[in-house]
Amino acid sequence: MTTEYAVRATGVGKTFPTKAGDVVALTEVELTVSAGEFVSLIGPSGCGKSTLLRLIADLDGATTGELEIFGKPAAKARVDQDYGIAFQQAGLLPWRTVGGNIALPLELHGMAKPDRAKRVADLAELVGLSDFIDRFPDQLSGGMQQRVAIARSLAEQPRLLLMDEPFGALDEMTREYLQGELTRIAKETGAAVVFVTHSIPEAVFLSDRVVVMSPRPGRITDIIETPLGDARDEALRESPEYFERVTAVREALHGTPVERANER
Ligand SMILES: Nc1ncnc2c1ncn2[C@@H]1O[C@H](COP(=O)(O)OP(=O)(O)OP(=O)(O)O)[C@@H](O)[C@H]1O
Repeated sequence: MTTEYAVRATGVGKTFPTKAGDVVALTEVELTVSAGEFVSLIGPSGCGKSTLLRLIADLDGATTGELEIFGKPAAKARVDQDYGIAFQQAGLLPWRTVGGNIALPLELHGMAKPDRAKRVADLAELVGLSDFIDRFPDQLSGGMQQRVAIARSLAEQPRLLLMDEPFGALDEMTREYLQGELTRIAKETGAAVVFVTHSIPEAVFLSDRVVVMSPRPGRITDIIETPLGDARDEALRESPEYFERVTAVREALHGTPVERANER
C-alpha cells in the first residue's frame, strides 16, 4: 500500500529579493505530512513558518524545489479547494451573521440554498455555535469568532487544514479549550492539519509530529514524534509523557538540554 501524502515538500526554498539584498526565508525543506496527520511548525520569529504555509497554500511560489498537495502541484490543489485556511485574525465579514460567514465559500462555489443551509447548520454544530448562527461577529467573543473561522475553513470538507497561529490572540483558557476542540474536529473530519505556532505546549498537545525550524536561513532542524494517543484531553496536559515531549521539543528548539543549561 502506498502512503497518501497530504503534503510533500522536496528541496523547497524561498528567497525574497529586497532592495537591501536577497532574503533567504527557506532553504532545503524536506517534509511530508500524511493524510489525516496533525503536524505543527514551531521555531523563532522569522524562521519561515508562515512562508512555508503560504507556499503550501499556493499564496506564493517556491524559488526552488517542489510542493505537492495530495499528489498535485500546489496551484492545482488550490483550484480544487483541497484545503481550508484559518489565520490568527478570524477575518470575518462584520456585516454577515455567523451563518452568513460560514456559508460564504459555499455561496462562492454555487452550492444550492437548501444544501447550504443544512451544511451551515452541521458546521455550526461541529464548532459548538448552533445557538449563535444569527449573531454578528461583533456580538461574539474572540474565541467564538475563531470558531466561526474554523467552521468556514471546513465548509468544503477539505482533506487538509492550514492554520497560522489561529489561537495566538486568545487568552490561555480559551486557547486550551479550542485546542481540545480542534483535535476532536480534526479526528471527526479526518483532515490533515499543518499548524503554525510559537507555543511548545500547544504544538505537543495537538500534534502527531512537531517540526522544529531555525532562522537565517529558515530550515527544518528536527522533527519530534509526539505519539500521545488519541485522547487529547485535560488529563494529558498533566501526564509525564506530555511533559517529556514538551522537554524534547524545547531542547530541540534551544539546541541545548534545558536542565544542563539551567545548572550552569
Ligand atoms: N514578502 C516578503 N519580502 C521580503 N521578506 C520577506 C517577505 N515575507 C517574509 N519575509 C522574510 O522571510 C523570513 C521568514 O518570514 P516568516 O513570516 O515566514 O517567518 P515566521 O517564522 O512565520 O515568523 P513569525 O513567527 O514572526 O510569524 C523573515 O526574515 C521575513 O522578514
